[in-house]
Amino acid sequence: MGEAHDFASVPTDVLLCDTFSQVPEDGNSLSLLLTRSQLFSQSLSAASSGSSRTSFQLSDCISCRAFRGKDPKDIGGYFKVIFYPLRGMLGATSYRQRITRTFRTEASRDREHNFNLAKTWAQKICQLSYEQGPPRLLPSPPRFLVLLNPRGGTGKALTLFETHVMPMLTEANAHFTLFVTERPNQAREVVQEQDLSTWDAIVVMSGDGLMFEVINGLMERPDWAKAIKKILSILPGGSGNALAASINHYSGHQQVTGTKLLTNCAFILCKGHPVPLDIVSLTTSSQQRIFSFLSLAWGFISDVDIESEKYRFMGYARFSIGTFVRLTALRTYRGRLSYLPASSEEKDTTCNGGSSSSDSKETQILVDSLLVPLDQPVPSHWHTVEDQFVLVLALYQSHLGAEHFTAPMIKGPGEGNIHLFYATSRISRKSLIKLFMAMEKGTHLDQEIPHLFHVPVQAFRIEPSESSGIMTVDGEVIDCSPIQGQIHCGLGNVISMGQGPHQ
Ligand SMILES: Nc1ncnc2c1ncn2[C@@H]1O[C@H](COP(=O)(O)OP(=O)(O)OP(=O)(O)O)[C@@H](O)[C@H]1O
Repeated sequence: MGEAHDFASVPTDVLLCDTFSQVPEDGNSLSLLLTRSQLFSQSLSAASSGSSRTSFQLSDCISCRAFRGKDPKDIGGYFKVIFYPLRGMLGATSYRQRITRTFRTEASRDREHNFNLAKTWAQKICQLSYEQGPPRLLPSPPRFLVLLNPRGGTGKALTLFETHVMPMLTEANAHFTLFVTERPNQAREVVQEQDLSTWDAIVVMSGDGLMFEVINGLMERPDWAKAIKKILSILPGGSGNALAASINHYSGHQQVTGTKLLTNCAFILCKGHPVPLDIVSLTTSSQQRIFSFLSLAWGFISDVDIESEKYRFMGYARFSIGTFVRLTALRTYRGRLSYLPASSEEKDTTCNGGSSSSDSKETQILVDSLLVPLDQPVPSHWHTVEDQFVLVLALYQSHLGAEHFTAPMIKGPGEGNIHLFYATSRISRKSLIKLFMAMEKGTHLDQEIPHLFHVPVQAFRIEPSESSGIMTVDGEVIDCSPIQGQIHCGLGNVISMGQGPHQ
């Protein structure tokens, strides 16, 4: 919580201390006290009890500015500070909520003196707020290109941007250009063609599909090795919102959905810093190269994702309906799954920004050092399972959707592992129900579900026996045919909180 600490805990590193009053309140005098990490206020009124003592964490502050009173006769100097502390009713889930405080000083009879005092406070609060946590590595003010899909989720992304995100970005003094997409693949073309140096970060307000376009657009550029380092950020405006839910989780927030998730993610955009993002490079039997930041699914999960499109108007509930429908008519898929375990000595040589092309020329492609061509057998030290599968899922972020905490072992977006989950046809419906119910809280792996397997891997290959099933990459449908992929640890950058910045 950002408020209501006891003054007994006031530290000794006081940087500023002055008398103000809070407006619009009763006008009683307050003692304001600023330390490196907190703003304290205490009423100076004799009648006040201990409960009037409050403190705010500067790590929760997104904006502070000084101003003069509107009335020229008003000699007061003012500053307004905006915080987004984590708040929640007793026992309820906490999430970021806006709190503003405006303070007035009349320390002198001179209007300019009072304004300058307020300005000193505002500047110091801004500076200290910026310095909280790891270095931001984004210039101040930052310049964002916001790509927004108005058709994502239930189609409210533009309204939500205007009501929930724009005010926060404006208050945080972030500069942004809003680009509303008009058709599929437009975001992909925009990031392929634009001079990326115009922006400090590309912000995607949509579901995972638009981020998929952006990452693939960046990788299709002749200068892909530099372009993929462009800082990315996600704001949930789709139905699944898996990356947004994962970033929310890595940033230390509780699992929330809807506008609560959006506010948390907008706060992360304002206050976070770039951290490494793993990218999985996939190659299909038709030699198509696909770049993925989230997942590859075959079987139950991709069936639910795509077949529930018709319930899109329901928002996230579409996945529960889709799961129920598919459970009643369970399908199985024959095929071969091969993988290189993460425990193997063999590692991706490109990890964390190492040389990723076959030579230093920009035109070279990203080399998948762990893979052999798809028409050749996998290396002998790989593991292979040939079976009838209900589901195969390769996941590299903690959440498969806003309420699907599928890989709780993942603590950050650039850990360098693919988490392979698969269930064979021997899994019962009861176990599948248990699996999907426990997944909401991420407790499914504690339950020893028979015929469900989890292996951390570096690379994998899936060879379906038939082409009739549905395969998805980051929620987007691809041909159901042999495919293989390997992780490129920390190839991209995404804004998050709670971890050290990308070196
Ligand atoms: N203006 C537009 N009209 C129609 N489709 C669009 C438009 N802009 C982008 N798209 C496409 O919409 C698809 C779905 O977008 P997105 O994945 O972002 O939302 P979603 O499917 O609701 O969310 P999630 O993937 O999280 O479930 C993407 O494949 C994208 O290419």
